[in-house]
Amino acid sequence: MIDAKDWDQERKRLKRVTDQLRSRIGELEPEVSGLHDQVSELRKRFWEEVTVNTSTQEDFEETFYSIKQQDALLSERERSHRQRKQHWKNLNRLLPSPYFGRIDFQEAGQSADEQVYIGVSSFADTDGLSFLIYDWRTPIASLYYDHSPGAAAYETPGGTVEGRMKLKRQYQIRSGQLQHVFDTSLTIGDELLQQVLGKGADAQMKSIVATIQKEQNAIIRNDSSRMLIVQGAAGSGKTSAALQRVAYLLYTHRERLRADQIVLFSPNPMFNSYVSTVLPELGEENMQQTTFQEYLEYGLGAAWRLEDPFDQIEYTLTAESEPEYEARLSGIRYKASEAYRDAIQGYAQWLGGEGMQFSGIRFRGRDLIGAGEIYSQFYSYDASIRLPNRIVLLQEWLLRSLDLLERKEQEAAWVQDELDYLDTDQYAAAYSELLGKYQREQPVFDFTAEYIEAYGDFQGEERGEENVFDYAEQEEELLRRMIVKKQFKPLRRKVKRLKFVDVKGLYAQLFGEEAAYRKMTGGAEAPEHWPEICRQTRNKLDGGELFHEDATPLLYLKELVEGVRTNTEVRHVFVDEGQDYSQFQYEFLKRLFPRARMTVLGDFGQAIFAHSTNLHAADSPLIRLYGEAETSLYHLDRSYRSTREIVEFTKALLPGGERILPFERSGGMPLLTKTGGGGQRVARIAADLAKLEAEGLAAIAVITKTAAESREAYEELMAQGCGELRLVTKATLTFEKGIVVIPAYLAKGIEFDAVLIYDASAEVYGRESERKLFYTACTRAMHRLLIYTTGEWTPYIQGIGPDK
Ligand SMILES: Nc1ncnc2c1ncn2[C@@H]1O[C@H](COP(=O)(O)OP(=O)(O)OP(=O)(O)O)[C@@H](O)[C@H]1O
Repeated sequence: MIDAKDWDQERKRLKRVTDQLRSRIGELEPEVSGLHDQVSELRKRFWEEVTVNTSTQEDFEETFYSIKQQDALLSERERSHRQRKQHWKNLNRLLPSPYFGRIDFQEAGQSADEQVYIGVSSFADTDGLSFLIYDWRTPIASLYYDHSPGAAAYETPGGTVEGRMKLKRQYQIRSGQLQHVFDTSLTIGDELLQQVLGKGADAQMKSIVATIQKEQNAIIRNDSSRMLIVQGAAGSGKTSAALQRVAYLLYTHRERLRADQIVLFSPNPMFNSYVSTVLPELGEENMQQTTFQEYLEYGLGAAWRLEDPFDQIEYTLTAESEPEYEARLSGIRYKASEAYRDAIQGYAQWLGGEGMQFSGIRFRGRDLIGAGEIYSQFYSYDASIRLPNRIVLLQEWLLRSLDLLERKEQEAAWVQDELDYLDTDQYAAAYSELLGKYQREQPVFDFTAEYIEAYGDFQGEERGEENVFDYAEQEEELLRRMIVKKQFKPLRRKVKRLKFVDVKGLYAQLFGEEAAYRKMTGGAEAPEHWPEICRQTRNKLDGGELFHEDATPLLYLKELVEGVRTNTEVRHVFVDEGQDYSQFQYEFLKRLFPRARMTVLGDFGQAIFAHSTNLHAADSPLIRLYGEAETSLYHLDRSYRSTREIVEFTKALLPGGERILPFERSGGMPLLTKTGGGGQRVARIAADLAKLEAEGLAAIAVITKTAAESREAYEELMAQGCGELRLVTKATLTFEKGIVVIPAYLAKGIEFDAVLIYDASAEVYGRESERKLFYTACTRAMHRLLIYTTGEWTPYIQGIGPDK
């Protein structure tokens, strides 16, 4: 704490700043609302102000420019309105707690110190020259995060600024009142951090700008790497760093970067809602959020039923006793591997010479253009032309062939039949449709002049009069064309959408004899259980379904053949829980967003999928993605989420002695409870839930291994009289406080005041492969961790905790 004189000065300064903020808000208020009225008024009068006259070329031009002028005026007013409104909002956001930090910095060569107060947004004095508050993202504010008092330096676009930091101070200000002031000589005040971390969980993540740690700041402000990888322990602030990084980027590149040019890939849809308030809290718009599954669904289209990653993990966790289990697991691992990626690339090369699969163009139950004919045409093109380019040539050829066939088809008997069945109304409708078409697309008909004349005669006359039927022949031809054209339209659409490429057949072809596989892929070795893998994969494909592990490789193959889709708008891609993505998926993201930088955050200790990627090992495929020179790798070892006791306990769950440091915050020891059978465990859990709630803990999770176990836990706890439970499933979209029952894999990335592990018996968590899932579950706890069993404890905790 500081002395009374300093306190008084700080209090007075706070009052001065708050008064200025208030008065600026007051000044802006009428302007902000006035501007809004002006803009809406202008919008309303938009067409009144422009004279629309298109009779002559001159009039037309005048109208055009008058519209343009009005439009520019409106845009300018709107832009200015947006900016002022944003400024006004920022000031309002500052008002309850204008700043959280201060540094006094004396730049080398200068005699005076500068007092730099830091808050969530900048605020300048009325003269506009001196800053009363600096935005936390300004270059000078990085001093606050990176240095203790003493020699210090910060980077600016113009170079490094060196000097001495004389003072570093932290504030807690609530509702405009100074509550605490701490001077600190260490990294950012443990006191403040202690207070922040000691609080209960929220239904939504909070911003951490007041207490960003030095190593987090480095991640947030890294502006040079193409690929930034963060391997961080559970609770070390990876997601937090990612979100503040988005805010930093949006601020630093505000002239060029929009929020919708940043995409965050999240582990599940509920996570989206969990993190959605951080950026608005910082005065920024949210970036785009999606899941990889959404991308796959978009890329593969509605033709497939895709298994999602959660069903896949449920299978790996529950189907151990099924006979095909080992083969499926081997398939999951193989299909996510670089070896398989290479095999698919080899396969695409082989397809350059033979083996393409096409679907014939079928019409009224017959092959209009057979698959064989398409195949021959495809391989008639020069073999040096890339596959996607040959597909384009083929597409053009097919469209031309359809033109010819369409003309021929007009003479077919079925067309005559359709004509005979057209009744009077249909004739009339067809007529006006034809006319409408003519007016829209002049080149469609080649004898339109006569047709228009015919139509002119037709108007006002009764059908059947002589002059109309002078054109009967032409009319019939037009109608024939129209009938056939209508029927050919879907064929054309299919060709345009490359539906003649039999992607399913192409993928299925891989899953046959081992020798054939080797030949087609240029020598790839088939994995263990290959025949069974083939059987399973083909079975699924036959039913129009795809295993989750097949979706990415299939899309990869499809794009090798048909050409790659890219999004050149996006500048930054963030991948949270990055260990859960396979090499394939990273390849995709790289190709899909060729102009984007990538930030991948993850924890190999929480790698719960069979296809997980190690983010940081020397041979990590992720480092190879853009190459070492363009990649920065960061480690976050300190865990902020959980108490020291919980961190010590969970750390011991991981083999290999990971380096995980607890933040010094104490709480109770994890509580391990062994009960007798016959419902005693559930009764005990119900009683503990009631106690925890009575203690005031607001976010509590009963974490299970699988969805089935969650349902069981939910029902049993309800039967015990726990009224306010919420069962979370993969379909749950929002995260809410209260007591939830949730499978471990859906609790990823989220935290709770208290976590109760529903069943930690050796029976449930017996396999080595599930150790990380158990670790993930336990590390969701901030303040309390309670673990239950009726039988023998899971081997992961034997020897760690007391057996109660
Ligand atoms: N510098 C910080 N100041 C205050 N709180 C922090 C800081 N860093 C992290 N935290 C808090 O620690 C908790 C964990 O952070 P976060 O969820 O970002 O970690 P994570 O590494 O993504 O965790 P996990 O991998 O387990 O999902 C959050 O409550 C976050 O607010």
